[in-house]
Amino acid sequence: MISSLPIIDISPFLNPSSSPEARQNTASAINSACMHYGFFYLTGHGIPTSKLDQIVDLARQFFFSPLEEKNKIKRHDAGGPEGGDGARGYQGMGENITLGRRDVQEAVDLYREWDHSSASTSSPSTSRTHKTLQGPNLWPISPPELKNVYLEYINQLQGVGAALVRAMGVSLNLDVPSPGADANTEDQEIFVRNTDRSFWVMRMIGYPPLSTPLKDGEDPTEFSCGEHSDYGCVTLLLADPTPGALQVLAKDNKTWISADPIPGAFVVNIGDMIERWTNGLWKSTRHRVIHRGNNYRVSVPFFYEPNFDAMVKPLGKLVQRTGGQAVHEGNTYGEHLMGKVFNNFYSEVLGEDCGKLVD
Ligand SMILES: O=C(O)CCC(=O)C(=O)O
Ligand SMILES: [Fe+2]
Repeated sequence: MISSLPIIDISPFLNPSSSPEARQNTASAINSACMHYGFFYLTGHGIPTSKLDQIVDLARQFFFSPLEEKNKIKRHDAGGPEGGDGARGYQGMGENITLGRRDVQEAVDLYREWDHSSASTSSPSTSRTHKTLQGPNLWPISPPELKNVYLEYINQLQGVGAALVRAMGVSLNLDVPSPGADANTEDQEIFVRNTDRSFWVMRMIGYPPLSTPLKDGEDPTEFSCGEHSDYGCVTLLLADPTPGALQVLAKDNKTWISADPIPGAFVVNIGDMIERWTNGLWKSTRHRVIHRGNNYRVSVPFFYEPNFDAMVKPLGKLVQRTGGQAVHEGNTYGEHLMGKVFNNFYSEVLGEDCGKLVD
């Protein structure tokens, strides 16, 4: 199936000598994609395809290593003697739950390292127990080059994320920035300032093919990743070439569009924080993964998120533009994220949806 998602070239927002027209074209394309799909392909990001292939390859090598090796970096509950923080590390096959069902996937989650210098939230770095999200990243030991290659990639992605949210500010027709603006100033740079210490998440996911046969005309009952929207700002998804796996819900709320990979391009989608900032003008689109091929699929989404302490509330201009009623009173991204983490802990008990800390 040919995907109908738009393709957007972000290079005018990465190249300082680009023309205002080129920037405006990109900004308009983003507005249209976010209004109609909430998803698009991103090109012109400057990260070589060979690097992208290497990222997927290294993740695959990790997932193909013995379980004993993978369990060396197993995610453990926060506050426990194993030294886990409830969020970072390896999540075994079937441990991730979305909409009360076990997803057929295994994964590794890496987050921005916790800033222990801030007095209110510090936990001594020498301590063996950690509060939620405050432990160190648990990096795969093998393949040995994975960590450094990923660290460089994460750096590059933060630049792409910043360019993308800058383009979004322009695309929403916010005010031109003026000197003296701060984190709460609602101008074109508001998303840039509130992601300049992005509490990003890098997730490597491995999907064996689903085994239950799909009956004609019936809804699927087994998922590689159940239906959800992403809870943060923008997601830059890199995936191996497997077709038909990632499906995006169209605005009619019933048609599923295949978001098949295009070599060298990211599949980008907006998350719940952008939906809130725009007061629902741009919706975070629901999506799911159903992988029925014969191969082991690998994807590596990078979630470019707001700063942990960023206040995320509907922008005044957008409230006006969408009928005058704010959809949310606002809270910090950290509060929102912690809600997701705790939801994940208790999801099996409560039977609630949660995903990988997704809703
Ligand atoms: O693997 C994919 O294609 C998408 C995964 C996803 O949607 C997620 O982890 O939030
Ligand atoms: Fe997602």
